[in-house]
Amino acid sequence: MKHVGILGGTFDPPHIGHLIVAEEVRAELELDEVWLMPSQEPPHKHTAAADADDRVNMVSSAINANPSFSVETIELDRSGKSYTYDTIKLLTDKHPEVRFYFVIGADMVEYLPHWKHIDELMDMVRFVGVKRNGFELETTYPIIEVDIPLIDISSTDIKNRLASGRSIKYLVPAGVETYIKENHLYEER
Ligand SMILES: Nc1ncnc2c1ncn2[C@@H]1O[C@H](COP(=O)(O)OP(=O)(O)OP(=O)(O)O)[C@@H](O)[C@H]1O
Ligand SMILES: O=C(O)c1ccc[n+]([C@@H]2O[C@H](COP(=O)([O-])O)[C@@H](O)[C@H]2O)c1
Repeated sequence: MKHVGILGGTFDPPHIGHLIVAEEVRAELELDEVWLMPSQEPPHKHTAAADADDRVNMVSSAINANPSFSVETIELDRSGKSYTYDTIKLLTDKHPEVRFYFVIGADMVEYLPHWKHIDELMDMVRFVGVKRNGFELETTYPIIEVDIPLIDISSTDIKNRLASGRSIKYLVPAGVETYIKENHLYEER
């Protein structure tokens, strides 16, 4: 059986926090692969500023040096909010040989009680939680906790920096920074 982590997200834009989370979980749980999975529409927050193609291109650029990482675009095949319950059903049907681990930051751990069909989803996939500044990792749900360095970086912060002309160097991979500049993304807030 193959063990695969999924880091679902808006990736608007991807940043080094995403990469460190993915790599720490891969190493700690000895996963074969981690798939970064951009959502069509995030279930609980406003629509992404960048369109799906740009977010996929940025994620592809961010992971290009890591053979254990890939981009999973299954959520872009359907419109509307990207509920994880619907996605995991599709992925487990498509890949019966894979055991999936759904990786989330502590902000999403706090939000777990509001996820669609969360009790059924808990039986379908193992959840892995990592700490995040300002949020509690504590939950009554049976998640696997992986200890990572606290990384105080968010896509919101990156967008705020860009809109006010501040540097994002080293907060995102160099290729993502170049992509954002060349495509004039996030110039207004
Ligand atoms: N710095 C971080 N530390 C831990 N987890 C993170 C970090 N950044 C993102 N994540 C987790 O990665 C997943 C995808 O995050 P997402 O693409 O929405 O980026 P974000 O930085 O959380 O965006 P936003 O600023 O809109 O909250 C979520 O589960 C989130 O909790
Ligand atoms: O299915 C849900 O109800 C649900 C609610 C909140 C978040 N999620 C998923 O959690 C992942 C991280 O969400 P976000 O908003 O931080 O990008 C992403 O894959 C979302 O689809 C899923």
